[in-house]
Amino acid sequence: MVKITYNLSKIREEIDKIDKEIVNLIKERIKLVSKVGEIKADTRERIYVPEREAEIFSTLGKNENLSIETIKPIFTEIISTCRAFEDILSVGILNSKNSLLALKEFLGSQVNYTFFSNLENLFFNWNKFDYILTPISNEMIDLFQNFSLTTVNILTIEKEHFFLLGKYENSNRENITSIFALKNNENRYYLEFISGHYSYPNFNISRIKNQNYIFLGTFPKI
Ligand SMILES: O=C(O)C(=O)C[C@]1(C(=O)O)C=C[C@@H](O)C=C1
Repeated sequence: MVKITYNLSKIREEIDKIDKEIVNLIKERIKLVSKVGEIKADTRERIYVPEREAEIFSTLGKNENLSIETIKPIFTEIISTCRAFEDILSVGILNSKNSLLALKEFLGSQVNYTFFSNLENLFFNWNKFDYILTPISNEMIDLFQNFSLTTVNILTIEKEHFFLLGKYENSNRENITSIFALKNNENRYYLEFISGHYSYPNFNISRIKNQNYIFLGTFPKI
């Protein structure tokens, strides 16, 4: 019988070497992102650019062996770490497990958050934060219409849509999708996603089945 002996400590040495290289590359990345931060401080541009992050995930996700589902959480954290050298973003969120999960999925771990126990308080305090994060509901859309906020990103956890709302519009790029809320017969809102460019308020609303619609903003499509 052939006995396969493989040297565990040898492999671990190789792993240590690779980890060191990864850390050195992250340090290099941090230096570059810090420079971006300096430029943005001069031009007063927004720190969080979700459409740029979506572009990064999508480019890296085209890799042959690692899917976007594998790449995205790793790079969400790498970008979060780098972004913190520009500024740590502050977000108001509802006190719920899925809101916290959504926050980490949007922005990674390097973020300051404050819990609110109800939607109304969250919205009334929006200007204390860079962003607020809220699940969709009739109440949320009613509140949304009373504040000059826009949807900067959206994601779905266990069939629930979560919105990251802020004062910035995402820039009008190819991979941007517009979101509208429409009321159905039971008076509940549902969402319409329209890919490509948008030109609100000149958007051709007859395309949306002649119903009352509420423009919620745009979000980047990966
Ligand atoms: O490209 C930028 O605008 C950056 O600030 C850099 C960077 C990144 O780490 O790649 C960080 C934050 C932004 O949300 C997008 C990308």
